[in-house]
Parts: sequence; structure tokens; C-alpha cells
Amino acid sequence: MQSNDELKAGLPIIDIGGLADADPAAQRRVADHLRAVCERHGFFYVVNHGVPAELIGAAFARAEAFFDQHDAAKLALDKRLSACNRGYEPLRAQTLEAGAPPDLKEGFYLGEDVPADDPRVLAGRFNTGPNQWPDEAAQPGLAGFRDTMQAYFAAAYALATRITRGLALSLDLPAAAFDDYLDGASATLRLLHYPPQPPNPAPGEKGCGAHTDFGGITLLLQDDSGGLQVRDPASGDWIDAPPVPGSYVVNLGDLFARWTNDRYRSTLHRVINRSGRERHSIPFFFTGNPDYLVRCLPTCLAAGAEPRYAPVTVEQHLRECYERTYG
Ligand SMILES: O=C(O)CCC(=O)C(=O)O
Ligand SMILES: [Fe+2]
Repeated sequence: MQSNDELKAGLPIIDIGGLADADPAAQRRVADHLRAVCERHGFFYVVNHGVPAELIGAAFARAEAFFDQHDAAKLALDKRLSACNRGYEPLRAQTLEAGAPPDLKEGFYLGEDVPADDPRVLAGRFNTGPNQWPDEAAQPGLAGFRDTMQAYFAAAYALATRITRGLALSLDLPAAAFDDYLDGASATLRLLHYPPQPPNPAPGEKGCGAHTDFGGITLLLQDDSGGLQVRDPASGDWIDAPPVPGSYVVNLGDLFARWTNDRYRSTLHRVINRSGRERHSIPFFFTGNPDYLVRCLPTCLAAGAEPRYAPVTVEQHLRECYERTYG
């Protein structure tokens, strides 16, 4: 368990190389570290994650080129044209913090590219369908956008799967305990662009209002601007989560808190871009198989205690979260 001083100095950095090690003792060491951090606040950096730096650099470069386009090109891919939450979201379209002004960010959402005639799409499965892709010929920096994003999505998906297995171990469950949740898991890649915080912001105006994430785990890439803050559940203080080269910031979402009966935390976080520059970030939200029934895990309930939450499918949980923040 971390001390308060360690927490004030920043979020912990976990070397997750051991999760890819065949030696169970190496996996166990990472799992022990994960447990301590997830019981405390569920926010940590990971290093030794195995995603190539060149792929991450290529994804950032294409994301920047995407946002550099004229509004008309971006709005041609408006997320409202998609039945499955894919595409462009203009500045101030989302309000993540209830009661605060809308977020000073624009975004682009993509996921597994599922053709419109796929049985899952025809059955109306949540968040499942075709992506909207930009015209790569429209801007030199956009060449390779689709291939790059698909390669990055696959790499992030594999990493999220590995970390989720590590979380099973951390909860004293077999590594395979979450296989039904991982099988056919849905995930969303989100490219974000934050203009600099204006000199005279409206009261409470931020890049991204205080919120918890909805799903299982989030893998966040941020550029070197800074601005991400995490609320320490014990003290209520906002802790800076500055960029750490070569790392991801990983956090647990509400689904994980619910699954673990709040033994593991889904913690509030926000972004205020005070760098004076454009900020870019790339969160990857891993949500799990939409049909999976999330019910209190056996190692998260004291003898004789009742679970705090009723069982819910992943899909139902996510629908409720989206309705809350988009109205
Ligand atoms: O841009 C960031 O650093 C954080 C974004 C975030 O928290 C989110 O999209 O849920
Ligand atoms: Fe978030």
C-alpha cells in the first residue's frame, strides 16, 4: 500500500513487463502492485507495455492532421450521422461534469470496423458498426490514417486484454476468470484535441470536466502538454498526472468498480489545458463483451454481506452512462 507522501508525489508507475512473463511469480508480483493501487484510487502509469513507440507516434501525427482539417471536412464525419457512436464530435459537444459548461475539446471516435450487414449490426448491438473514415487524400498528413488507427487499436486491445487478466490475478481469481468478458469485447478509441484554456474562461470551464470513465479500463496516451488531474479519494485533492515519456496512464472505470463491489476504485479526473498550446490525447476505452453480465465478484464480498449493486449487462450499464452525459 502506498503512503500519502508517495501519492502526493504523483501516481505510481507500474512495470507490467511481468504480465507477459511465463513465470507465474513474475505475474503475481505485478498483480500485487495492481491490487494495492486499485484499492486506493485505480489510477496508475504503466511502463514496459510493449506497444511500439513508432506506432504511438504515428497515431498522434495522424490525429493532429485530422484535427487540422477545415470544419467542413470534420463535420462531414459527424458522430450524429452514425448509429454506433463513430465519427467526429465538435468542440463543446459533451458535458462530462454535470452543472459545468460544455467541454473545451473536440474528438473523433472509432472502434472495430464492423460492416453494416454484419449480423451484430443488424441486431442493433450497442456501439457496433462501421467507422467513418476521413479522406486521406485531402491533407498530406492524413495519409495512412486508417491503417495506423487500425494497427493502434489492435495493439491497445491486446494490451487492455493483458492488463485485465492481470486484474483477475490481483483479485485472487484465476487469470482466465474474465475470459467470457474478454471474448468479443467492445472498445472505443478516441482522439482528442484541446485548444489552450482561454484567458478568461467561463466559470468552471475546462478541457474535460470532472468525470469517471464508464467502462472496464482506460489506456490513455497524452502528449507533453500536461493538464490531466486525478482526485485523490482520501483527501479530495486534485493530483497532477503529468506526462511520463513511454508510459500509459491506466484507470479503472465505473464498470470495474461495480464488478468489484467498490473494492476497486473508479476515480474522478479532469483536464485543464494551461500549457498555452494545443493538447492532444488518445484514450482507449475497453468495455468488454456487451452481453456479459456484471455481478459482484466472489472475492469482493465479505461473508454474509450483500452486493451493493444489482447485476447488469455491460451494454445496459454503458447505455445508462451515455444517456447521462449526452442528455
Ligand atoms: O485527455 C485526457 O487526458 C483525458 C481524457 C479523458 O479522461 C476521457 O476521455 O475520458
Ligand atoms: Fe476519462
